[in-house]
Amino acid sequence: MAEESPVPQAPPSPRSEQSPSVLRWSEPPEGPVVVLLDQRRLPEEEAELVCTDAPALVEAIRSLAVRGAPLLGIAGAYGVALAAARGFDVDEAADALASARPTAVNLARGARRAQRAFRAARAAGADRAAAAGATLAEARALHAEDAAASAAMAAHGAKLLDGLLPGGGHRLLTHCNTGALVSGGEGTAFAVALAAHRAGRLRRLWVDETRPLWQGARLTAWEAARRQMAYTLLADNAAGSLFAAGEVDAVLIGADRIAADGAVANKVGSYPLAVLAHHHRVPFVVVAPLSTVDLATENGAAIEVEQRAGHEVTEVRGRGGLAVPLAPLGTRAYNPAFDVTPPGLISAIVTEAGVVTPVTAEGLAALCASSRQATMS
Ligand SMILES: CSC[C@H]1O[C@H](OP(=O)(O)O)[C@H](O)[C@@H]1O
Repeated sequence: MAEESPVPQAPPSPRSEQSPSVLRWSEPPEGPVVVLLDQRRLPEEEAELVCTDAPALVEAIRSLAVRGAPLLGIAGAYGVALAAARGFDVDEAADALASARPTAVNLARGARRAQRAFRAARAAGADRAAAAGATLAEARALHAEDAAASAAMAAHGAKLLDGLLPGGGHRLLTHCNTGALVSGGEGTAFAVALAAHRAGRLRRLWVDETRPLWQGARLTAWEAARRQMAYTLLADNAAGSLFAAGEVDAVLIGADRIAADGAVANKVGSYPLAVLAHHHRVPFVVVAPLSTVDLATENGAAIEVEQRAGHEVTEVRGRGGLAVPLAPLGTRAYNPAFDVTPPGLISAIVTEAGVVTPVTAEGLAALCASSRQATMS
């Protein structure tokens, strides 16, 4: 393949580079709400989804109107704050939000953190309104922490790539969507590619379409176009030929849960990319905040992988959400939302606290410990 083959490049998005708000708290006269950018409607529509209670937010999480590990943690926390502010049962809301999707550890962490804030305030004698205020403050703190983590990961990741790939521009392949749509900031893996772009070091961003829900084709392409990045979309099963043609300098992916041994659960299709990268001696880099590291889960086998409905594979949802059958009626489908990549296939894990490479249980534990010390000092 010619190095600069005339791959079709979408015209820069006419919209400003600034992404619309992905998730925000609002207090209209009729009462507090959580307002989401409905990711099911992108890229054709930037539609908002207004959630007035935790069950509405649970449904938004389950249907991927809001998605992506770090943002799920933020949504979980605001969902508990919403229950507290509207006088609903906070424990019930926290339980429902924490279990809305099983794999991304951030979701339960965010919901429980807000629940603890509410309980602590009440235990300290705060009335319901004050406790609700403390819960909202905790959700906002988590939101801000994730934005800061995103910026730090972008810096650490860009520096790592410059060290791994001296000279010339980077040709980076990414899977699923890991930009501002999954984050309080500019994302995880995508934020590293964006940093390379801003530094004039991004030659090509190869974007896996990411079947069956097309997070790459619908969301990463939308984000890359807004940022006027040099990106090219590909079918998931075309990635192998890119590696074979020597067109990939590094793979960048996010994570939904990182086990204590460094195994990474991420969007299904990540593991085959790791095997391809290993075979072709291409760096395979995971970018995730420490809020995604779960030292209580020993290894990849212990991570619960969400199994989603078969219709997501057997049909395609067109514009307006119309379902168009692909497979014969009654076809059964295997639809794991994630897969697990063992640490031996991962070149580095980039977090806001620094980079773990090689990926070992000891290295991961040491980084988490040093980060805890830093935050306590
Ligand atoms: C860095 S979080 C983004 C992460 O979340 C995606 O899963 P989903 O779209 O099902 O929420 C995917 O695993 C991404 O890597």
